[in-house]
Amino acid sequence: MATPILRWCCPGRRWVFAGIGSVFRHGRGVPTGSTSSGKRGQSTVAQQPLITAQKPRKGEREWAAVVGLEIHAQIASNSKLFSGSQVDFAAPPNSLVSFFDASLPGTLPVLNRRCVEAAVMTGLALDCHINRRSLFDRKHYFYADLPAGYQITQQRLPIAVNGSLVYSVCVGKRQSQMVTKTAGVKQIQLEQDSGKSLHDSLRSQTLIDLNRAGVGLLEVVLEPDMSCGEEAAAAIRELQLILQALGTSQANMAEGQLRVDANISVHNPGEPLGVRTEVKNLNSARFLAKAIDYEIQRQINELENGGKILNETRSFDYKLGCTVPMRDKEGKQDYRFMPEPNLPPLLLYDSGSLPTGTDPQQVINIDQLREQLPELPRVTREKLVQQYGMLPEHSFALLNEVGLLEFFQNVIKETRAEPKKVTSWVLNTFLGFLKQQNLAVSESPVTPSALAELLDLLDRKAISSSAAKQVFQELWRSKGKTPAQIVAEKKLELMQDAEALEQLCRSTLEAHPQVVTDVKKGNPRAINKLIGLVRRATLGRADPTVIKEVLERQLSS
Ligand SMILES: Nc1ncnc2c1ncn2[C@@H]1O[C@H](COP(=O)(O)OP(=O)(O)OP(=O)(O)O)[C@@H](O)[C@H]1O
Ligand SMILES: [Mg+2]
Ligand SMILES: [Mg+2]
Repeated sequence: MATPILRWCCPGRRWVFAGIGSVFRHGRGVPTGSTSSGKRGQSTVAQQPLITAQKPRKGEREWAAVVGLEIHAQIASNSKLFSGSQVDFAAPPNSLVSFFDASLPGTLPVLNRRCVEAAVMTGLALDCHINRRSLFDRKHYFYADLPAGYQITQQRLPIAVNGSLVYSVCVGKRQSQMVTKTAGVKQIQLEQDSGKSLHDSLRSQTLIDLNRAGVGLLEVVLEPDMSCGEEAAAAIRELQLILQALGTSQANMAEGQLRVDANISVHNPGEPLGVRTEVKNLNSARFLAKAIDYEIQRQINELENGGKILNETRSFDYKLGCTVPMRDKEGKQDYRFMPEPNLPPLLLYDSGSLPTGTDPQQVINIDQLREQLPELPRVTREKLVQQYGMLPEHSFALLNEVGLLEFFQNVIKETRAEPKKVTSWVLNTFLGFLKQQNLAVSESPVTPSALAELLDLLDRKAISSSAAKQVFQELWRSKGKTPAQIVAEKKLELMQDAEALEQLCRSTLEAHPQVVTDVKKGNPRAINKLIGLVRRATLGRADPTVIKEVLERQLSS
């Protein structure tokens, strides 16, 4: 097979198109300005290409790619969706399985209130309409880790519909510009998770663990409003942050708490959307992006070579970086949906419509849940930008790492240093050290108070910035020492004796007449050489800006 060459585009790469689907041209990778129809996926920056479009050459075809996501998020709840079994992913296999989870005859589902509340809160956060009446259905398929032979889900009337997910992608030469985009949320439905099948290839056996069977899931279905892997990955990261802020799911992709199915199709702009394939169970944002980009190119190649796209389910081979067919969907998968007879319609209320005489504990009040909504990541980021004059990408970086924002805010509370300085130290030095050692913020040996004290020393000009870096390294290594102790031990405090510094500068000028001549001739590097010489003489304890001032004054007198 020929090596696929990317011939389509995405924001952040060279060619950007807003609207539904980026437009790609097969042949040379130069997009045109037209977009396919559709009101979703609107960029708040502009609904126009960011660079001037070129017309395709004669005989060349344009391609637009369309991506829609189905996201399964495990609900953070102590018990399962319809049984009292505990939810604990570290428990020994099959230790948390009730009779209902194993589907023994005579057992009945009892809906978990916490899961419903999580679905409503997620729906509200995503600007959805919450259905006051929703229904449960059985979706039948056969698999060994689904003991009932059906999954209880919400096919006909889900709990939330018609929302939107606002997310941002980086564009521009250095990915420094953020473009805000919106993906429609078609629906959010409550459903059960299946058990886990563990394939033991050595003994040709499949082992079944039912601990996960019946755990509550939120299926969030996004409209086909994205146009490449990068957009899909950004949308997923944003949803992850929202779920974590709400506390409705831990949404850790690596641990399978957030799993994504990507639906992908390509078409010629102006024509109806193409046949979609579905790449199942992607559990990292990076692989999601890779799988989508590969699949777009595969479909374009297939169509260009006169082939046809099958409405099939595919999986992503992480090692080879390509998608491979799993099973053909066309006409073969009949889920035989039917209403779940053992669950009544799920009714929700507003404060104004509570049924009289009912115990408020027995009903779910949407207005009450709305009041409990925490600040959403987008709002937090906007506040950071406004309050501290932070660059938008810095506000993203602070939220992308668990606990980093709290760390930053604690440093800000304790230091007199400027927020810009704090941002730079937290995002460059502190985060750099964490990443290098693969540590979480909670595992950091440097506390916010220690960093605040270090920044205060810098702010008071008690130490130079290079000394501050040394102190930080020592703080990281020594665990428990304070910055002041390290500065004293290592004799890093800046020279405060102005007369001594004057003297040192003067003797340096006398000892290096050639460099002085160079400075006078206008060689810009010569002054740096002099500064370096004085700094070395002070063992790095003098502030380079002060040295420069003194030297310049002495040179001009
Ligand atoms: N032409 C298309 N190209 C790409 N994505 C599409 C297209 N049409 C629909 N989609 C996306 O496919 C997904 C359909 O999800 P939905 O849950 O409604 O159905 P399903 O995939 O058939 O069901 P299941 O839950 O069994 O996987 C949505 O995310 C939607 O945005
Ligand atoms: Mg679905
Ligand atoms: Mg699907």
